[in-house]
Amino acid sequence: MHLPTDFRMQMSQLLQEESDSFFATYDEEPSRGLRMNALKLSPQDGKQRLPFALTPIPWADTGFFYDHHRDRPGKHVFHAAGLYYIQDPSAMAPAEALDPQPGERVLDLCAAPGGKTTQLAAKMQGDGILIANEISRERRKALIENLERCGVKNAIVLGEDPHHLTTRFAGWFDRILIDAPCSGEGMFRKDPATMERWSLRSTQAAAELQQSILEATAPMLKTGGRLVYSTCTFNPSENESIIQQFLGNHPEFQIREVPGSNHFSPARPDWAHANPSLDLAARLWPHRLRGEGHFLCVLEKKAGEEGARQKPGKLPPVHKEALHVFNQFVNETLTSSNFFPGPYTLFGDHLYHVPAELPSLKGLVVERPGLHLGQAKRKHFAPSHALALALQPDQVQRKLNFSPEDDQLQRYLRGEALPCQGEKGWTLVTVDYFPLGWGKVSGGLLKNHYPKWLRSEII
Ligand SMILES: C[S@@+](CC[C@H](N)C(=O)[O-])C[C@H]1O[C@@H](n2cnc3c(N)ncnc32)[C@H](O)[C@@H]1O
Repeated sequence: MHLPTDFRMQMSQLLQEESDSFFATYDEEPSRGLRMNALKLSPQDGKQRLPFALTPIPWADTGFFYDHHRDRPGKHVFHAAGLYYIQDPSAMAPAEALDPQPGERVLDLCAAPGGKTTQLAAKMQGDGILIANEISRERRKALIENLERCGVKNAIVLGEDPHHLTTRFAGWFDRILIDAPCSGEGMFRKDPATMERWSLRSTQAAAELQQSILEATAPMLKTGGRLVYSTCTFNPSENESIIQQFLGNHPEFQIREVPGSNHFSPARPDWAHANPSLDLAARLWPHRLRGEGHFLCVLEKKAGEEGARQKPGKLPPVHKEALHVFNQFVNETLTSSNFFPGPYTLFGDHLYHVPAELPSLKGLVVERPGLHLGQAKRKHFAPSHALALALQPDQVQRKLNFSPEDDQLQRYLRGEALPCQGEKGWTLVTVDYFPLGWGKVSGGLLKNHYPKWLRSEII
């Protein structure tokens, strides 16, 4: 692999005698990882069910290495059912270190395409509020698709500059992840396009942006809360220097040991003329573990301004007709009316289930105010794909189940209608009893409601 000359010089100077083994990794293939989605199944269950050769990733309790010469998990129907997320093994470390708990308020500030958001959501088990923010409109599409596929129910997707969130969410979050935009040096091997964009100037620009993002974020963490800062670059100016400068400006923050740090290498404060205690942060090196290059640092807020508590925001009222068609759908399709008790909100004619106690989102770019339930049309309700994937099979009155090898299933995934003698109405199509999408039975036929934009995904 032809590395940029300045990058090669920089890494040789930093790593010295270790640089040969570091550069040798560019002639090797990256390790591949997938993370079992604990919203759908346990790692043990997944290891038994998935037809792939899997070995555990030591630093991620739901992560596994797979052999991409043997298996193509991204093409399997279980991927479409959200049973796992394909993710670089090193990229699993920051969410492990943040370790959010059910019931907490969590912010993923730079979220797309959602690898870490879906990991945080799995740890929260659908309980609490997860705000996934992504400034790029284009990248938010992938984020939403991944949240839906993984069956995440408690996420709100915003599209804001972090500075617009600071006052609104002052002292509000228990945990915050800043997986910062960076020069991407740790990804050259896996994604050579990153290399084309790299220059010494791009690392400086990234460092300025990271500093400003971190400053905007600090007030949003509550006292006693945890913040994880991570990048996928080796450059000390985007890693140790950022933390050093931040801690200089914020004595209320303290650096903490990275949980599971025995799997990683200590950070290098000496490369940034920084306080030696910064070696509590961690570096993940491709020549020392099976994964790409990453940096992560755990910070805790000891004291400081709590910020004014925001009252739960008032949502625009949902008109009676919309609630009527939704309730009708619930009565006809689900096994209880208690699964989605509200509150609700409408965007146009799209109905969302919103986490209670959400501060007002007025004036913010809101891409998803909660779980998309579906479209409230004049006379009926059309359930969303997000709802199908967020349900458990025992929560619906009618389902049509297939084994992964069934030809009928391939036809469903291609968008074809299927013969079906089942009862009339909305029917959840499942693979091995994991939801895949909707169909609607009428006159001996299942009309296909698998989303058009997903139909080409599976061979
Ligand atoms: C490293 S990526 C995030 C990857 C993501 N956390 C994951 O695990 O899938 C960094 C993200 O920061 C976003 N970003 C770029 N500029 C930003 C800014 N000024 N403020 C916040 N985020 C920004 C990028 O669009 C990008 O999606």
